[in-house]
Amino acid sequence: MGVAIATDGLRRGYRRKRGAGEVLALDDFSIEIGEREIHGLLGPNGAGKSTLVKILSTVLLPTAGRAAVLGHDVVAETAKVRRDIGLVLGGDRGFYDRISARRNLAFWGALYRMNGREVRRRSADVLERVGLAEVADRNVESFSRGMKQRLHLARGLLHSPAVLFLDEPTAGLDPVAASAFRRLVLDTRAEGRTLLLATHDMDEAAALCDRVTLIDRGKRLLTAATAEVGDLLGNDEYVVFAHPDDRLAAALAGLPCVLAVTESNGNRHVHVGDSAGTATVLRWLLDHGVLDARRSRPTLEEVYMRTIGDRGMRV
Ligand SMILES: Nc1ncnc2c1ncn2[C@@H]1O[C@H](COP(=O)(O)OP(=O)(O)OP(=O)(O)O)[C@@H](O)[C@H]1O
Repeated sequence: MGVAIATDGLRRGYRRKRGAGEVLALDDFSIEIGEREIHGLLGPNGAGKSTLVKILSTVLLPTAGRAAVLGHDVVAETAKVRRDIGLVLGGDRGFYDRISARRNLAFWGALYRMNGREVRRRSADVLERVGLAEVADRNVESFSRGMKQRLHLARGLLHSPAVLFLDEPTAGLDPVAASAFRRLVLDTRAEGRTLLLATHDMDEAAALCDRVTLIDRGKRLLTAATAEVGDLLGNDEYVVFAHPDDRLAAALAGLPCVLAVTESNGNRHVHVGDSAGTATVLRWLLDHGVLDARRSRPTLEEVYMRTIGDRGMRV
């Protein structure tokens, strides 16, 4: 598998107002992302995710270092990079509300220098793919958030780019719309594209990404296969069970082998240091009538919380 995206020592500073120094949004950031990979970029607010996506999509210049997409330098070969990439942003940005979805795409097609016939053919194709064919002639202002997000994806795919950047694509979507959107994202990978997905949503990253990178204060903290990310926490194990009783969780937290008890999505996660601790906790839970407890490796969210810490709570 070839390399689709490569950065080497990438650095980007922003000058603060009134001569108060510089913010380093990216600091010696190096990474390689393979062709056909879905790569997740995770980090708290201000970590540098959007800055990286902007540099890779030729919207912003780096202060130092190099970045290339499909072997083309993002500074020296902007036109070639733009031909190969699509950008999918989240939120309401980026469309003319008072014209139809189809006319919005025609506008973008002209920016990509596609000819009229090609734009009509590709627009019909991508609108169909994202499930908007029947509403293609309605003004975008009448679209729900989920429909607008699918239109963002249609726009990103219009010129059939090999590499797609998605920046918070499901922010603000309800769970059904987000899940429909994720299925579309997986379809685009099945067509052979490479995807870089900046997100705050751990479940989304775990469900979609082959590998993930954690970034904080402009630095790359780790890159790992999503399925193996739990191994980064060494021998740590978790016992997971669903039980509403806070007193039971508090009693459990008092056991010497238990490091912490947290709650997520209605489940209790008991953090233990090793497999002996896991056995003790499973026995204790059985004795207290909890039958659904199971052993688990640290999840992506737990690795994120342990690596980035409390600041990650503010995402
Ligand atoms: N135009 C700008 N001028 C000055 N500082 C900026 C500018 N854009 C970004 N920054 C700063 O650079 C750092 C990285 O910002 P960036 O938007 O890349 O982070 P992010 O990880 O995308 O955050 P979020 O999750 O909130 O979108 C932050 O400290 C931010 O305040």
